[in-house]
Amino acid sequence: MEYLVNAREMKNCDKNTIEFYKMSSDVLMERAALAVVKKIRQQGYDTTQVLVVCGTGNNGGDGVAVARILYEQGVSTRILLADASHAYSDGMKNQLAIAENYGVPILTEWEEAADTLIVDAIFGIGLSRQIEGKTADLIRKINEKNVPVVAVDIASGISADNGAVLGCAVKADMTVTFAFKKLGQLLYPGADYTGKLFVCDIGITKKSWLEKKPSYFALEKEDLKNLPKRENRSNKGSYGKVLLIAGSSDMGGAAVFASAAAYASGCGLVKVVTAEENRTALLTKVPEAILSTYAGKKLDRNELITSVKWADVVAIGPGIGTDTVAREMVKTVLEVAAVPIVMDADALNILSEDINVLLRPHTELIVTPHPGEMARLACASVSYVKDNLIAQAEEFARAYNVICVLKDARTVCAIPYGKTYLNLTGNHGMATAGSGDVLCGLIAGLTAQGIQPESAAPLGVCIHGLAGDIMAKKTGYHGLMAGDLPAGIKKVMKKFEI
Ligand SMILES: NC(=O)C1=CN([C@@H]2O[C@H](COP(=O)(O)OP(=O)(O)OC[C@H]3O[C@@H](n4cnc5c(N)ncnc54)[C@H](O)[C@@H]3O)[C@@H](O)[C@H]2O)[C@H](O)CC1
Ligand SMILES: [K+]
Repeated sequence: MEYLVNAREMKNCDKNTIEFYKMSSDVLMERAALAVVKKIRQQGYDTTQVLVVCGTGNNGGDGVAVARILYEQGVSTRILLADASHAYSDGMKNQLAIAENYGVPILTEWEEAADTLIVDAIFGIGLSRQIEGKTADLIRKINEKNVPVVAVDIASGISADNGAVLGCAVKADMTVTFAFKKLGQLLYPGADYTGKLFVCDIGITKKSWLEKKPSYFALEKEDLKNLPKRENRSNKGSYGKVLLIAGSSDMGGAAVFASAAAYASGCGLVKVVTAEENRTALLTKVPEAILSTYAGKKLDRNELITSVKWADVVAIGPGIGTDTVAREMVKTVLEVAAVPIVMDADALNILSEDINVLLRPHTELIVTPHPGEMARLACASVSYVKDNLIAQAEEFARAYNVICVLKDARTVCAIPYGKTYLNLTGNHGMATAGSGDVLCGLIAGLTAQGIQPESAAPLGVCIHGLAGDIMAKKTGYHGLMAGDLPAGIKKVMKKFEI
């Protein structure tokens, strides 16, 4: 698993590396600068004439070192001091003295010139407030020049914690960050200012955490090797039983997408409770689905309870609507289920009308809201939720002891008082009707096969995104539809199964 950090955690790792391991800050700075220069060369940027714009702190110090290294390699390089009035950090002072000794040209005012590359070393993880005045003007000038920009550590103006733009921000073509990806480079809008993101080892390693533990993670390819194992001597019952309550008279596709996804994940049996009209659609598209008594106008409560007790996991919500039958089903499942529940879509809208039901003891629950559903569940505004995905997911997870999968361009998966995952797979082509139904069925299918809910949720989100990435290569982003995703899931499972 890849560690992701906020500014405070990164500063702590910096500090431990310097104070505990006695690695000098100047060495780290030199290695950071060498890493930036190496990546500039590797990526083939035109270094005919380079302008390095430096702030007053150690990010600026990195930049001055980059300029001096390029200058000594024979590159026409100039340093522009973004704000010559402030006191410089020690690292910046040391690098400036070295650069002056080598004769690197240093400017204090912007000048129009035929630069072919700009290096942004104005602010790093030390950015702490809105950018205003001269520095804001300078950032606007950088963005207005039609010249590639390489950001040192993080695009200046982006909050490392949540990707917010603090007044204004440099639009980077590439970011060379050190040690660990910053949350703000992955969340939006920060991700839009980051460009191609490369993580470079400059000597700040996982050991720099000392006794502290990371809070934020992204799954990597080796984490996908933890797929459910399959034995020769097995039968369909060995791979889990999903009870899927989905689909109503006017939302038929949900049951098809969710059950197809559950089967594609490798689970053994999917019993579907759905509205009468969907039977034909479902049986043609997913003939393997077992159709239980449909929850039409009359709810056969005993039949539903029997099915809940049959299941290894219950998935409820996609397309069930919010009529009295749907409410009855949500209430019954929450009362009766002793197995994990995956709750999505309309089930969440029903839940939001009496959220306190989750304050009573309940079985393991994975909720998979999009920002609108999260806003209703948390009585917050959608814009607040979208701007605070991590905080909101963690807060809800802890308040109600649920695993919260908050779906957005960057899906966050918060385990109550445990890890928080940011998903780095998927694409905007997946922003299409039914994509959430597929995720619900996929997570249920993985859980039914014995993967613990707190692992099945982030794993399902990761596989869902990979499936979308694989299928978008065939269909294009515009053409990608939810119905394409189960085939993508099969390809992902095939690729990583042992
Ligand atoms: N610590 C190390 O050994 C290493 C650090 N690396 C690089 O250092 C930066 C972090 O440097 P820091 O000095 O903490 O802060 P910044 O350079 O990011 O910020 C400069 C300075 O700016 C002031 N400031 C904050 N917000 C504003 C604002 N809106 N307007 C004006 N001024 C502002 C604040 O006082 C800051 O101190 C890190 O990103 C790395 O690039 C090395 O790479 C590794 C070793
Ligand atoms: K920067």
